[in-house]
Amino acid sequence: MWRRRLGAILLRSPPSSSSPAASSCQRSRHHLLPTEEPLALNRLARLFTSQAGSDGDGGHSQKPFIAFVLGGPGSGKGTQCTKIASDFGFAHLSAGDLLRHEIASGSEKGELILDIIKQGRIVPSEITVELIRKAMEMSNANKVLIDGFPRCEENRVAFERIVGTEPDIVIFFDCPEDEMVKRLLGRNQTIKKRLKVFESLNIPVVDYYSSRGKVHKINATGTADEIFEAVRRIFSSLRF
Ligand SMILES: Nc1ncnc2c1ncn2[C@@H]1O[C@H](COP(=O)(O)OP(=O)(O)O)[C@@H](O)[C@H]1O
Ligand SMILES: O=c1ccn([C@@H]2O[C@H](COP(=O)(O)OP(=O)(O)O)[C@@H](O)[C@H]2O)c(=O)[nH]1
Ligand SMILES: [Mg+2]
Repeated sequence: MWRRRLGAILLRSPPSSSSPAASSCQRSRHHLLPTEEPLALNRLARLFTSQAGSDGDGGHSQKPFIAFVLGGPGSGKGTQCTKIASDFGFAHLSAGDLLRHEIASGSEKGELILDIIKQGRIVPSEITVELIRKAMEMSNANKVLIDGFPRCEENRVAFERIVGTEPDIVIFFDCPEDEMVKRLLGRNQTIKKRLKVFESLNIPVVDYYSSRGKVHKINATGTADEIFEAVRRIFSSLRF
């Protein structure tokens, strides 16, 4: 099913530069060359072709169970994902960590990412989706938490188009702004800008998945252990 669905997507003609995912969330002028997109699709095709024969040798030819974990900066996504990963056996892929890893690699792409993160803005989808896709490939996990992504509607559309699937569930940590500010105070100079970006660009993603019945909204105030009790109830009721 996973492979068949992906095959259908790969057979589609390459997207034109006017497709929604080719424009950035904030209409940034930073883009990859249009040729990067078909290259990414080719790599994806190779990944799933190579997995086609892996049913008997430990690889996952099945679509993994995917949980997007959303919430504002400081809402506790990373803290709760660590607990979910350890208690429920999920691979934890943090979009922010993947981007910081790319910065640390010293690549040219890393310089662009650093510049955008310093401004509290959103990195172009082509970059982030490719990092997530590669990390999913490398983890070969059948249950994946994607922490802090998608940040905007354009991220969401790019993921669904390039990876070829929707998340199974979306966890949304609902945290009052003053609590998020308190948690991040002194640590993050871009907090105000990041909160604005969250409200204007990330909340529409939560609304979209709410309309599809996929969102589990969790009150993200209280201690990390109290919040995890609510998280645990959700994950315990899931059939992976
Ligand atoms: N329930 C909580 N109460 C108080 N502080 C918290 C709570 N959860 C996380 N924190 C702290 O808040 C900061 C941000 O948490 P983090 O998990 O990194 O959030 P996010 O990934 O959403 O930005 C960290 O310093 C973390 O230790
Ligand atoms: O999919 C993503 C995830 C993160 N970021 C950038 O990376 C920063 C830090 O993200 P992270 O998820 O680490 O922050 P958190 O929300 O956990 O505080 C964000 O402000 C964005 O600038 C991004 O552009 N796209
Ligand atoms: Mg985080």
